[in-house]
Amino acid sequence: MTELRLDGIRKSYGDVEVLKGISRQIPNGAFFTLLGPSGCGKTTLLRVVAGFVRPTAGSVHFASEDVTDVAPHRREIGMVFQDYALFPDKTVFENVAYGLRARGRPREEIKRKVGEYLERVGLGSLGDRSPTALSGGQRQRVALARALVIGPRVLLMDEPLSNLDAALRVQMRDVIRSLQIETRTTTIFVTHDQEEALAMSDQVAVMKNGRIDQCGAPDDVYRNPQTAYVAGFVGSSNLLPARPVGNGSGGPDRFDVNGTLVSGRKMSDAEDGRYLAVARPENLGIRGASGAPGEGELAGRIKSLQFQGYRTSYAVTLDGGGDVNVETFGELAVAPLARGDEVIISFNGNCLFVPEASR
Ligand SMILES: Nc1ncnc2c1ncn2[C@@H]1O[C@H](COP(=O)(O)OP(=O)(O)OP(=O)(O)O)[C@@H](O)[C@H]1O
Repeated sequence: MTELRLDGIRKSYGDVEVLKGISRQIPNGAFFTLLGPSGCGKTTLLRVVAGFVRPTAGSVHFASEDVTDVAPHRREIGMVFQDYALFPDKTVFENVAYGLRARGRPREEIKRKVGEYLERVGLGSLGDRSPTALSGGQRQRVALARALVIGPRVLLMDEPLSNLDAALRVQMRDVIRSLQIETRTTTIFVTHDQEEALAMSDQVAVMKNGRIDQCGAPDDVYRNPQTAYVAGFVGSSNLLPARPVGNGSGGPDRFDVNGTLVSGRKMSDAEDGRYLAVARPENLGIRGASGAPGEGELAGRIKSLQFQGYRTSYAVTLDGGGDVNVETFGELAVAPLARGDEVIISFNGNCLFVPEASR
């Protein structure tokens, strides 16, 4: 359990700067996720924390210790990789025992701890197996036990679920998170999967081109995206051009969206006056068209729909141009709407407005 501090981390390869000044404090025991598309610098930042990459500038602290110049094997970290990185010629038991043996721990302690951690990851009876005789999910459990058994100061995980099939990925989220909470290990988790990030983390840092664009608790990042980039990357969003029309007398911010007046919250000021309205599919209303659309409403036609029991997803082409996605749930999901129907979309007053340039 260690607080982790990154101060002004920069990394360049030749004249390409891939980390552009990252500062962040990660509290003791937190599950901190680096989320972003391929190439934004997540793995590089993780490798800086591990000590495999030396930053061009900045420092890394584990608690009060500056570890920037400390070799990886002296940082007391546990690592889990996408490809498991197990020793194929050692048994499951010996894989997990590796770090304890390297530290010269007594035989009895090794036996007890390895047994305990194999139980914790649900592999109590498989100690004698070869990792080559395990499924992907089981291998990743071994890797997790191996990383945690040494009681690392920090656990670093680089896309650990990417090689698993969809159902197993969801199941392994729980295995990892439960164990992380039990052991209260400060963790940095790298993923490009926003669902995974939202489901597992205490804090999510959304990265863009070597910078953290926004960082916060999952529900905060989801509900209050500060930029169009975050709104588009975390969850799905409809992004529509919006023109500010003032906020009356201190009421909600109001914007013109496709010719209708939509109220909501402006997240930050656009220097060039250009904005995008951000509307989550579940925040839009949809009903069969009867009469002209009123304030905060737009007319359109259902281009396609997918009924999924508890939820129905609609793609609607707006009369004024552009498509929006709308989702309805529960009883509403069974609304009698069909492909080709004319509909009215309503913004329900909970739109966000972000600068267009923050895409
Ligand atoms: N050793 C290296 N030499 C030169 N460029 C590198 C090196 N390592 C990484 N890069 C570059 O740095 C950028 C960030 O890479 P990084 O692997 O950190 O991204 P990422 O967000 O983890 O992406 P992915 O999800 O694809 O792994 C990329 O443009 C990559 O090509």
